[in-house]
Amino acid sequence: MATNTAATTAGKHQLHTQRLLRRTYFNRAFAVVYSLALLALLYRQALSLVGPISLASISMLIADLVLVFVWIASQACRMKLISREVYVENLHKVITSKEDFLGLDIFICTADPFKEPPLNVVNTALSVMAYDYPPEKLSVYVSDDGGSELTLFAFMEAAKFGRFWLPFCKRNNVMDRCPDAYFKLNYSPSPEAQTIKDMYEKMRMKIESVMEKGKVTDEYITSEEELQAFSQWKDGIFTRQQHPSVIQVLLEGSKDKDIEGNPMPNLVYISREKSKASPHHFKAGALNTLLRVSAVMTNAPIILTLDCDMYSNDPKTAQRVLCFIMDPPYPKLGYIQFPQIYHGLNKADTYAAELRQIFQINPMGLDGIRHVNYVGTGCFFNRRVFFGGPSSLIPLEIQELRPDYVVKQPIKSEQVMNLAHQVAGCNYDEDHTDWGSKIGLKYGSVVEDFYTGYRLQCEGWHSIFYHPKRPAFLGDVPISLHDSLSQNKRWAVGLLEVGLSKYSPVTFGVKAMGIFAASTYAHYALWPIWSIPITIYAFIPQLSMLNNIPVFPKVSDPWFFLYSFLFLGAYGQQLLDFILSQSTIGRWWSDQRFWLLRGLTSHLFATFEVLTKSLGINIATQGFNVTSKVIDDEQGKRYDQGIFEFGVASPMFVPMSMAAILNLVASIYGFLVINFDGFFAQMFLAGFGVLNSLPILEAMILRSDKGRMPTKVTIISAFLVLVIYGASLLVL
Ligand SMILES: O=c1ccn([C@@H]2O[C@H](COP(=O)(O)OP(=O)(O)O[C@H]3O[C@H](CO)[C@@H](O)[C@H](O)[C@H]3O)[C@@H](O)[C@H]2O)c(=O)[nH]1
Ligand SMILES: [Mn+2]
Repeated sequence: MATNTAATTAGKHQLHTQRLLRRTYFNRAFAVVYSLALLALLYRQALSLVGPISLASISMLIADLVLVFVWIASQACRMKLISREVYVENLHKVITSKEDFLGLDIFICTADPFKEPPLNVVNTALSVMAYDYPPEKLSVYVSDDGGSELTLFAFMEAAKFGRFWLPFCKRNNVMDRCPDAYFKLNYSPSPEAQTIKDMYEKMRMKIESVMEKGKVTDEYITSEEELQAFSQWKDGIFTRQQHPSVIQVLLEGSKDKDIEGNPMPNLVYISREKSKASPHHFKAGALNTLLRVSAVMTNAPIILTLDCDMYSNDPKTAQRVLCFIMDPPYPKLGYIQFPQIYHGLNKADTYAAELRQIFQINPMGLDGIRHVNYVGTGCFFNRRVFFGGPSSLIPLEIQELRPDYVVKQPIKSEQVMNLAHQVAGCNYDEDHTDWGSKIGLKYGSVVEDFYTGYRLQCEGWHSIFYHPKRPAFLGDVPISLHDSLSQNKRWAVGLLEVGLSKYSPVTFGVKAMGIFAASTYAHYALWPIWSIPITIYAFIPQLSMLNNIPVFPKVSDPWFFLYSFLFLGAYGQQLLDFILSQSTIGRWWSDQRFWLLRGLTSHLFATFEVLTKSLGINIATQGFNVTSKVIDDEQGKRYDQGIFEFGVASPMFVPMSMAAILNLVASIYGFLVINFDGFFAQMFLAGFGVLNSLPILEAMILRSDKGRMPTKVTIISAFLVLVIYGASLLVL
């Protein structure tokens, strides 16, 4: 990725360092002790197979086997945690002139103007257009899968505002270069800042009023070029699912200047061609279109992929990335992943949306083994990775798409524009079948990020994780339970699609990347199978207790100690991870609660959906349903107070509510009737279940606001609890 000379110069000036975290040693020692305990558990379970077998004991055995499997598979993430630092102040010693900066193409995806307000999308774009990076080397490509003139309008306005915003940020060394974040958080009202703010407000009002009208009316169109652009949205012909490709170059670096006369970065709006007859492969398809269009226009060697809801929070990020690229720690460095970090989380992170373990803690361990997974946004790629393994460049029919092709024509030239339209066509992928399989982002899973990263690693590319102190990017999270669970379900379906495909990490992955690295990918791809032990643990011990059947050792039995250790050990290690990564006990508690809730909702439904599909039964699947980023005021208020938002009568709420009711009944029964010695573990489990279910019980019984549990769900759940209790009398 780096030129040879630059790499040698970099040798003299340290650009980055890495350090092994001390907790690695603790993790290793703990893994040894915990494995021994798991062996003991398996031994005890084997012994129990000799005696009489019941449905309860078989279920508990299955639950424990799954838990043992996921525990083993997750260990590779914990064995070598590293953290990295960069010395961006040394970069100028290696890159001495503007020309030496590598080109950077930034891809931003948006898919629906009503779920992803265009004002937010342009904020994201402005935040990266204003990077401290030579604008001549910077291009921003926006993919609009919503095919919306509203989004294009917002970008036209942003291009105009950007001419003021970029020099303002650079001259005043503003840190928050996302205008919305700047004016909300940080803004020191100098007269200059006030003028810029007024301009921003004007732009906001224009964009919002166009949004309200639902179309761009003549009064907003100021030039012939704009008129021509919007004329592409002809009534009736142009729909979201069926339309020709639209490519608008809104800023052309070599011609357009900011108000101080400096060049602007390129800004290109693209809505790829859509047809109901050809699959569009969701975000992976969008990114592949951007890969091709950008190749034709600028073909920068570095690519940053960003979701429209994730803005830049640090103007030096691209330079920090260069520190790695100019002096790569490994020769086959394919990408540099930044963590997904969110703004607007409430204090306890009610829906555990932060996913600290997955986005911040595990990646340090994956970095230790060079196999960080790609999480869809905040990731800088070497363009070359999309065209085959490190030593096998896949031939392309169109020379202009090759990663080493040097663009000679200006962006707006007829030749470039024609080719750009051609490669943004909806049949392009199908006619050139390597796209999505060997070239570009991979098709076949709705978690195109996880799948693509995994396949790149199988091809031999390595990756690193970089978590700077000031977050490089900040994103949005869903703030209602249903949105959060739907998002989780989509991920779970996508992960299982990978886990059960012919490229499964369990089979293909082990061969391609070795068992150690493959186990981490298997652990993620099979993440939803957590629903099996969680569902069993939420129902079977409780139903057994109601039938006076013990399923765990007595308190006086030495095996009891083993169960306590396994439970406390796993929980304790998780808590320690949270504390050591500067989180809070409140967030840890939410995280463990949500872990359980996912098992009873999104993961359970996803497992069911994927399994029935693989058996050939096709129930309606949703594909990639985009998460809504629009916040309803009342909902927002409840979220800030940490109150769960149910509201809609989702089928996913049923198993969760059933577990809440059953655990409550079992706790009361246990408390009143049962002998302590024999049933302590079951009583404890039911009590723990109730503690975790408090927000659900409260929403069913005490609340009257709009976010309460719909009565229908409560009634169905209570009825089903009666049914399974009745069944338990017969089968347990
Ligand atoms: O057909 C589609 C669907 C989605 N998107 C874009 O994909 C991004 C992510 O969508 P979002 O609804 O925000 O999903 P999340 O679940 O928040 O996204 C996470 O999970 C996705 C995989 O499911 C990854 O692609 C994302 O990078 C990752 O942040 C957004 O910018 C969308 O505009 C498209 O461009 N085309
Ligand atoms: Mn998102």
